[in-house]
Amino acid sequence: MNPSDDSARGRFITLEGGEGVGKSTNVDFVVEHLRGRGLEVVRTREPGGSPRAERIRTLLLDPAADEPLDQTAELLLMFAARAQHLAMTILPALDRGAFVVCDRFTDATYAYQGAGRGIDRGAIEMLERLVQRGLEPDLTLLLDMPVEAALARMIARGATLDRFETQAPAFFCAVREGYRHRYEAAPQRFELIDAAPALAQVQAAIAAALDRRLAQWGTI
Ligand SMILES: Nc1ncnc2c1ncn2[C@@H]1O[C@H](COP(=O)(O)OP(=O)(O)O)[C@@H](O)[C@H]1O
Ligand SMILES: Cc1cn([C@H]2C[C@H](O)[C@@H](COP(=O)(O)OP(=O)(O)O)O2)c(=O)[nH]c1=O
Repeated sequence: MNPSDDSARGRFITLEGGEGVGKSTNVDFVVEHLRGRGLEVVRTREPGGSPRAERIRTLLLDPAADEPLDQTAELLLMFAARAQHLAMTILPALDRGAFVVCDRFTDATYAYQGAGRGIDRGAIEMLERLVQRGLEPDLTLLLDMPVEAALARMIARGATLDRFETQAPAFFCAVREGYRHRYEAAPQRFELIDAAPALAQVQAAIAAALDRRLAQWGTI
């Protein structure tokens, strides 16, 4: 959470990974773990996280067949939602010293719009600078596992599929690679979590990673 890092500000934690890796399940676990350490935690998600940003989410995920969504429009809507989310939810929470736990953030844009759709990284970097003005997560938990097993979990979950979830498996392989590149470019910001084992084992790894970071930050 730079550049105006100071000890009175909260910490910004994001969860990332492809479809079906267990993000939604584990966001709850992260929030409860931090609350158990006595911290004030705001749970949020992208795209979305404020009333107007949630309306942009609906536009983005709607699989309606009446008109395809242009991929540049998709990118700009992601960042429009993010600007609103930052202004209304994330920055006020960090300013009052709360922890923010967010289900997806800009790494998802590099993975889905960049690696998945093939949009030039420079365009994403430009929008990231404009919208975030130097702010980035203090910690990103990247849940990683083979695409086929993750998609099988997603299908077993049984909910109706949104506009992203109906992409071909090759798209999700590109997304996974995109995330791996993000990790390799800045490994110190990430905790890479093997999401394939049973949930209890994944959550033990997440708890250990969180406590390690809390100790580094002097929070516990
Ligand atoms: N480690 C795990 N082992 C087995 N099933 C899991 C595990 N983690 C999550 N699941 C199940 O897989 C499905 C997808 O998880 P979910 O949290 O919705 O993933 P995501 O939000 O990443 O798409 C859910 O039915 C969930 O209960
Ligand atoms: C934040 C973000 C999400 N997305 C996509 C990924 C997801 O398929 C979709 C909705 O996110 P999410 O609700 O996390 O999906 P799920 O819980 O099913 O994994 O939005 C992007 O393509 N770019 C982005 O920048």
